[in-house]
Amino acid sequence: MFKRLPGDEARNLVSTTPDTAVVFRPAVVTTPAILTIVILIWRMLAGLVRTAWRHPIAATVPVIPGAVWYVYGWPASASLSGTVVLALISWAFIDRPSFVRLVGYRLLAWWRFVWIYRRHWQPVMIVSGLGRHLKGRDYLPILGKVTCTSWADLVTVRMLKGQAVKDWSDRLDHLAQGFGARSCRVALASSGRLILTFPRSDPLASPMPALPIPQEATVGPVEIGRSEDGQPWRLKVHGTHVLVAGATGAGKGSIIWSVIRALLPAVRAGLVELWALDPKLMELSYGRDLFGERYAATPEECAEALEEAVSVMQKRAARFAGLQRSHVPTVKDPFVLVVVDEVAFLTAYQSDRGLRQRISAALATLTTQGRAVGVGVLAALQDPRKEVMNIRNLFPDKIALRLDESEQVDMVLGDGARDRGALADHISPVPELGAGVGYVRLETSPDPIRVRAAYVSDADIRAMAAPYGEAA
Ligand SMILES: Nc1ncnc2c1ncn2[C@@H]1O[C@H](COP(=O)(O)OP(=O)(O)OP(=O)(O)O)[C@@H](O)[C@H]1O
Repeated sequence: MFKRLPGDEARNLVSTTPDTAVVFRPAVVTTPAILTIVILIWRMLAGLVRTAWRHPIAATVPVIPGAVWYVYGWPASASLSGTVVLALISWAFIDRPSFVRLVGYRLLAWWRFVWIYRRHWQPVMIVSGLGRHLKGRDYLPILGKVTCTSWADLVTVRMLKGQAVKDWSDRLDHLAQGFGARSCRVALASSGRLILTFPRSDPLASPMPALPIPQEATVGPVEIGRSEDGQPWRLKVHGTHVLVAGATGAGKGSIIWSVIRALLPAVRAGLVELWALDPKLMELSYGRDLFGERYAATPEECAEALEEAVSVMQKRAARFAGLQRSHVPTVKDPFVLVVVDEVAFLTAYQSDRGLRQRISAALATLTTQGRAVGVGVLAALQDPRKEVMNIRNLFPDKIALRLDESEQVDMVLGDGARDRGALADHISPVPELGAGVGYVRLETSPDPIRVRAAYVSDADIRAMAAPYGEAA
């Protein structure tokens, strides 16, 4: 590889290209030791200042006892440290939530910043391809603040110039594995800045029993389960349309029944009318008494019910024209929620072409014009392909429960949802672990939220419907 020159040692020569005639002798400049020491001291000082700036509280913790020791001696320093530790322990016992919020999560965030993220940052970035090692230098995205919440670490990152969010969303698995998390999600915080979410625990791991029926008559947003951050999951049903997609056994029924349960007081008060379309004759037939006359099962009945809903909608629109632009539920003009279980039975698997067209036209009319006049659609389906449900984009809010294929996630939640962490195809098919778990993408936010619906059992449904059966 090296050209041997007369009188020269080949090991001292460097050739840039094998077999080239161009060779050169590397110039070796010896750095004076003092310069190396000055650079090292400078880097250490800069590191200390940076740490003190980023973590002022953590930096004062060793400084204050050290200063007291220096001025008053070690007994004073030890008793000060002991008093502080005792005070913190008492605080943790007396008011745990405030201690955890103000001290616990901050300490945890600092620890995880140092031990997990900073320690592994360079190798994970280089191996995953998000950082570059060029000409002996590392070009790495900058690790920013780490914040701990009850269930996850939120890591702020400044991307390298020229990187895109897609570069990160393509490497979610690398990031999760690299930092020892179960999964990772990415969201754009501001230009060039990302927030990576690494869950530490899963508040949705165990099923939730049906929520208590609310005291107040309300049309929503109705509480139907829990979100990943442990907060109640409230779903807007009035003023929108909701599409729920999930494979068989994914728990679509738990969303439908949780919504109905939360609306019951408003139904009793006459502010909400529930219209049920149950072409599978399974899910909604359980609580049939709740719907009274507004229950349809055969395709003909379903087509008629939908056309009637369209007519209610059009009459209202004619009355409201020029007077009001949004609907306020009243006994005269209640919110009409058309609940359709397995909508594909009506739109795709229906052999009668005429009926299919009538149903599709009515559904499209309701979903395009209904929400302003208080007519909403809550539809569930198993197969989200366009051939099966060509009006899925007319539903502003969508929920993806467990799906069979990864491509189906974007079909339901819209482009890029899976890249942003909506791994609906990874939800467990074991009912205890995965039924009712899903991702929601609301009209107002591109970031999917992981949620779990409460499970409304058959006994709960019977108890909900019983008073209506007796009254009939
Ligand atoms: N939210 C939930 N939490 C825990 N388990 C649930 C939940 N929802 C449903 N399950 C369990 O999963 C099973 C299947 O649920 P469900 O019938 O609602 O699914 P589905 O999506 O409606 O299925 P299909 O499309 O076949 O009707 C239920 O029998 C129940 O045991």
